[in-house]
Amino acid sequence: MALVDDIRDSAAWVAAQATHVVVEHDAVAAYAAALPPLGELPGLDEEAHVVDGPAELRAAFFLTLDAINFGSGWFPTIRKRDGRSGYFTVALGLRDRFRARGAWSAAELRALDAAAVAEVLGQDPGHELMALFARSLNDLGAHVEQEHGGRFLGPVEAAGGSAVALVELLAGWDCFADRSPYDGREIPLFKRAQVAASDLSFAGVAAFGDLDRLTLFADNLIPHVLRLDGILRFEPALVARIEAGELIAHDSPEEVEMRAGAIHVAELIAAARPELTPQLVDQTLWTRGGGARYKAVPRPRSRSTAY
Ligand SMILES: Nc1nc2c(c(CN[C@H]3C=C[C@H](O)[C@@H]3O)cn2[C@@H]2O[C@H](COP(=O)(O)O)[C@@H](O)[C@H]2O)c(=O)[nH]1
Repeated sequence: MALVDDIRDSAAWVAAQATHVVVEHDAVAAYAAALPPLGELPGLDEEAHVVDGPAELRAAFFLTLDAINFGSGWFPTIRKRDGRSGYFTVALGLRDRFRARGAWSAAELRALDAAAVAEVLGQDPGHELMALFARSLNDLGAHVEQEHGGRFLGPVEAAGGSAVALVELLAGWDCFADRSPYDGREIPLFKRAQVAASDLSFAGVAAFGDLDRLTLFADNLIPHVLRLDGILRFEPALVARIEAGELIAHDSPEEVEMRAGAIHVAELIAAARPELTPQLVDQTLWTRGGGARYKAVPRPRSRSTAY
């Protein structure tokens, strides 16, 4: 079975027996119908990302960014840039580095340390997240150097026009690892490997014929959006912990149910609105999550390298 289908089936299996986070099935049809039409969906933020220049540079930017597109559990503790969110603080730091000095080469990535990453992102060198970012970038550099001759377009070309194949390739690298245990099974989620395929497509680096086979990218923000929108019901005790700012343990049943529930809801929406793929549902709901209504309520936070 293709990895993306394993993600989809596994998420449906979790959602079917979940007790902490339940899908409000009766509300999905109206919710799906009310999502904006295809022509009104948000695109890639062109200011925060490297969207011009050679394809090799854009490939390097998005693989580098998505190798560190995690840390939401630490975001309340990082120094935010101009009132931007944690994700955009990281993206803008990286964008500035690429504008000033180009990409890090694969060999440079392999040798980066936490202090060098912290400097580019405007953070304290001793922050725990900087060491995790450095480790992920070291692994990315090693794979690109050893398996693709130092070319960031290498993995894209190896995927041969298939987003599904690119996700499978990246999922085999430690820097994109994302599986969680649940009730005796290993649940593949692979949020960042799938975001990377999506971003490379939005940025025109790759032309994939099978983007419709990706699942939603399971982070902490979309479950929050779906909770406030009445599509995922969290048990009261979980809501209380989240709203008190308590960290929810990565790999706990509650956390896996939130992520799997969001993936499953996107499948239900895509079934009701066939022109909206799970990737586009993700883009719509993630962008919605930046709005004031969603920012006004504490979102779930877990400390992991997955998202
Ligand atoms: N499901 C999903 N989760 C995504 C993304 C992205 C960025 N992708 C954008 C980039 C180019 C395209 O325009 C994409 O829209 C980041 N995240 C996650 O959000 C979380 C919240 O972060 P914040 O609000 O800062 O605290 C954090 O865990 C982060 O890892 C996505 O696309 N989908």
